[in-house]
Amino acid sequence: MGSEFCKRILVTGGAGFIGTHTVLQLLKDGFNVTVVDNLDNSVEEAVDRVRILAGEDLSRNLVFSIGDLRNKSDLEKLFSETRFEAVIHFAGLKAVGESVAKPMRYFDNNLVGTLNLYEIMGKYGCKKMVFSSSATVYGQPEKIPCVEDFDLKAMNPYGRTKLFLKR
Ligand SMILES: O=c1ccn([C@@H]2O[C@H](COP(=O)(O)OP(=O)(O)O[C@H]3O[C@H](CO)[C@H](O)[C@H](O)[C@H]3O)[C@@H](O)[C@H]2O)c(=O)[nH]1
Repeated sequence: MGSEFCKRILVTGGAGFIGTHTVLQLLKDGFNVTVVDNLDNSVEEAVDRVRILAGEDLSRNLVFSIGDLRNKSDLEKLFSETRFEAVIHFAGLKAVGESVAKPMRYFDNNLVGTLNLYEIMGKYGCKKMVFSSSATVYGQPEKIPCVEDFDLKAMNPYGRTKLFLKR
């Protein structure tokens, strides 16, 4: 598929664990992909490895941008320069224990970052988002596996950030 005709997807946190796998699959499926990641929990080499796995042709469709969703200017730059068909949103901190010790860090990264993202998406008319939530929104479920209609009762700051954003 010619890259000029492909839809471009913005993957936040695309240098992370689930993000890199998603980016590789998107490239294989013929999408153009822009990754934005602040490298808080990853390294640029992770994106380089995705390029190697995707191969020379497909990796031309991948753009990597170091950026932080808490800086609206980073988001403005991305959205003013490129039209995104959709956003897949993985950027966020995810350690339950750390979130209990440092709740403000989680509110800042996960909530402020995502609210900025929602605002800029609205401004630029980007209406599709896939949000990466967490099983922590179900607290301690009475049985597993969790299903989506279980009661929502997050029990720690990390889970609460995901629950707030889901709603
Ligand atoms: O403010 C931030 C915080 C983190 N990151 C980046 O986001 C990525 C997150 O990837 P991780 O490998 O840390 O996390 P996972 O892919 O394993 O986790 C994914 O699945 C989790 C399920 O609990 C959460 O939904 C989480 O947000 C989502 O990224 C990292 O590259 C990190 O550098 C940012 O860009 N901005």
